[in-house]
Amino acid sequence: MEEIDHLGHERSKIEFDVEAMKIVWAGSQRALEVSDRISRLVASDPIFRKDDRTILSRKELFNTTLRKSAHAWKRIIELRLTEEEASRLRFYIDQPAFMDLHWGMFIPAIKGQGTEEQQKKWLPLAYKMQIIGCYAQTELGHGSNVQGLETTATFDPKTDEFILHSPTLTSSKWWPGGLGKASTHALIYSRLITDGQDHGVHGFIVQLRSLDDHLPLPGITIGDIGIKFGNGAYNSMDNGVLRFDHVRIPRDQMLMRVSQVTREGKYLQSDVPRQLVYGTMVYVRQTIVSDASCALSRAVCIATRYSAVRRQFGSQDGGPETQVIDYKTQQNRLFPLLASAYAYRFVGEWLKWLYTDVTQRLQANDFSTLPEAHACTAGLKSLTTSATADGIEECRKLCGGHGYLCSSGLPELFAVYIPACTYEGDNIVLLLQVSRFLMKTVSQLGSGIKPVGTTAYMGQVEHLMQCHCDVQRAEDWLKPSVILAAFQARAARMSVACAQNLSKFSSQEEGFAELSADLVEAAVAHCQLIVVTKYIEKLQQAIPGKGVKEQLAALCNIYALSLIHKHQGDFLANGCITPKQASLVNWQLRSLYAQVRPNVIGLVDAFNYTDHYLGSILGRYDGNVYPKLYEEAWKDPLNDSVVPDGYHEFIRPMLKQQLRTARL
Ligand SMILES: CCCCCCCC/C=C\CCCCCCCCCCCCCCCC(=O)SCCNC(=O)CCNC(=O)[C@H](O)C(C)(C)COP(=O)(O)OP(=O)(O)OC[C@H]1O[C@@H](n2cnc3c(N)ncnc32)[C@H](O)[C@@H]1OP(=O)(O)O
Ligand SMILES: Cc1cc2nc3c(=O)[nH]c(=O)nc-3n(C[C@H](O)[C@H](O)[C@H](O)COP(=O)(O)OP(=O)(O)OC[C@H]3O[C@@H](n4cnc5c(N)ncnc54)[C@H](O)[C@@H]3O)c2cc1C
Repeated sequence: MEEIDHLGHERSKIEFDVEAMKIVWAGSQRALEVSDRISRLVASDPIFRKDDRTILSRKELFNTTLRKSAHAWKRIIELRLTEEEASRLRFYIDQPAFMDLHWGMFIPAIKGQGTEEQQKKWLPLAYKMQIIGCYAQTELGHGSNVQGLETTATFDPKTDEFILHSPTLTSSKWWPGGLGKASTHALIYSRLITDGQDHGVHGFIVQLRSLDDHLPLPGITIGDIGIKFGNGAYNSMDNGVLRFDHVRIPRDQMLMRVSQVTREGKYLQSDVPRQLVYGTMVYVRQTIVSDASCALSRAVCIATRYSAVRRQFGSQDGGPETQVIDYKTQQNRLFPLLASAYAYRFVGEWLKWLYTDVTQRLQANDFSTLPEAHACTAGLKSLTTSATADGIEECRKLCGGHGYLCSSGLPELFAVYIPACTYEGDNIVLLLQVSRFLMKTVSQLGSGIKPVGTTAYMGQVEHLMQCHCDVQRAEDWLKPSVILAAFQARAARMSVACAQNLSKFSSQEEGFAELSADLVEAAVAHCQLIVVTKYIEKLQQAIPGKGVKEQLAALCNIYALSLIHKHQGDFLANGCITPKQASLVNWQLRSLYAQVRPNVIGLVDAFNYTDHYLGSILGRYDGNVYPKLYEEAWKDPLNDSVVPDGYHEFIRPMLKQQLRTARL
């Protein structure tokens, strides 16, 4: 049967080169080719099916994780996939698994914090998956406050070993992914004690389970922490609990790049800053920013395609009703999310570059850019994950009632995504780290230390404190220099106001505690400025393809102007813009929405997502929504029988009883 493209009419209106935009989204022609090939490979392999995930029991679901992981690993070896291809494979399989923590945290932690000798010993085993590792930092009683961890690693000079112990219930490791059932090893973050002295938190490689029969080793109590939010979603992951009862490990299993314990039990600190113990978190936070663009773009793709298919009201003379995407309210909710997906893509690319740069510097013992890398990764992780979590929920609402069906793909996407606001650092706790960095920067102004990198704009603080926006007509808001000046002035004024208010307190700590809500807002303003700046810088590069740059520029303006509109209180209160200029933002936004409207299907097609990856009837490429929704309903296990299983036990007696009562 011929397949009908229900979105064909939309696609015929597109004014730019979608294939060229696919390359921009993927990052390069080669990246697009790899993504395309691997996504099709996954979609065509029945082991990677995921349409039944929300109706599987927890055990069945976890079993699919094991099966998919083993199959993925087999394919990686058979096809000799490169690291990039394997990582795309993981992405398109789209199921949280212990492998994520093994490759995403265990291995990077050994690379970042292990000595050369330790890397030589452990990395080959990990690369060949002869051991499975996880990252066990968080405890029942402490997650955000890493310095508050209670697990101890006490050096015993008699045997040249550390004794790992969980002294209290609250010291039980709690949450680590992969710990519950799959991992054989873990990176345990625990307090190092030598000769009765506590040296704070350090990382240790600890074997948890036998490599022969997978049973826990003596002194180790271990299990899964239980079912989590939503059907399917993150329940494919075995987040675990772990307790140690005086478990001994050799001394050389403490990661010793940052500090060492000698055979005699002497604690030595190297020149490397102690914050490097937190290095794996910086790495993962950076990857989470790119992941945010993927999750948001996926939700936006579903909501955009469905909004073009769905019609409500407005029929003239019996003609078709209005496509809901043509309602200005729908555009006002949806298009800024589309713009954000692109914005996070580009800031994610930049952050990857920043991370690579800081890593190269660290290898050469240059630690100068570490504070900025920490502030950027922490702040952008927080900004993008919060906006993405909210954005996915908005996309569900944009799809009306059908968005609430699991077959829309949105409930599971929301459930699997939202912990990103918490893991790898609670978003508020991370923004407070950014504000500390900003307050330090402000306090150093005038001391001769020139702010650099993402805080370079603070170097013109005197100008930024008093400059006035010169927008007179709505089109003036399209000038990148005008947008940047407004965002810089807002960020600088908010930070300086916080710094001035902090100085009124007798201690910095007291001021920080009291003003933390304002400090968080200043951090958000700074992070939004980074995203806007990096998007504008992206547009300064050569971008080939008919109309591609124009569409990206329109989205950049939508991203920036919708933020000015949303946070106009900040911009107005600080005098960065006038009420008249704020209203011109709205005029310009409406005109930008009209400009991108014919192109939105092309802009989401450019993500190049397969229907398998999207996992959504509402977001199908062909827009054939209604017949497929109807078909899908009959697949529900409740529809296996016409009369439900409990009929004779519960419904029939009730009905009969009512009959008897009626007769009485
Ligand atoms: C089924 C399919 C399978 C398919 C398989 C296919 C095969 C696979 C092949 C390939 C696949 C590849 C897959 C890869 C996938 C990767 C995905 C990864 C997914 C990960 C999922 C995430 C899981 C979540 C994991 C976690 O959550 S781990 C735990 C995280 N915990 C936290 O984040 C805790 C947050 N708290 C903190 O970080 C700190 O406590 C604090 C808040 C920063 C405070 O710390 P502290 O008290 O010590 O500091 P302060 O006193 O505030 O500051 C002291 C100074 O230190 C500076 N500082 C702080 N932190 C840092 C840092 N990180 N770096 C640098 N500097 C830092 C701070 O600024 C202060 O500086 P100063 O100058 O002011 O002194
Ligand atoms: C799905 C998932 C997977 C995870 N995987 C891992 C893993 O693999 N390995 C691992 O080690 N951990 C893992 N974690 C744990 C995760 O890193 C922690 O949950 C996270 O760091 C937050 O810490 P918390 O739970 O202690 O939150 P809390 O710190 O208890 O936060 C509770 C509330 O207090 C607020 N709060 C806390 N401190 C402050 C402050 N100073 N100022 C203002 N407000 C504050 C927070 O904003 C939040 O609203 C995972 C968690 C989840 C949900």
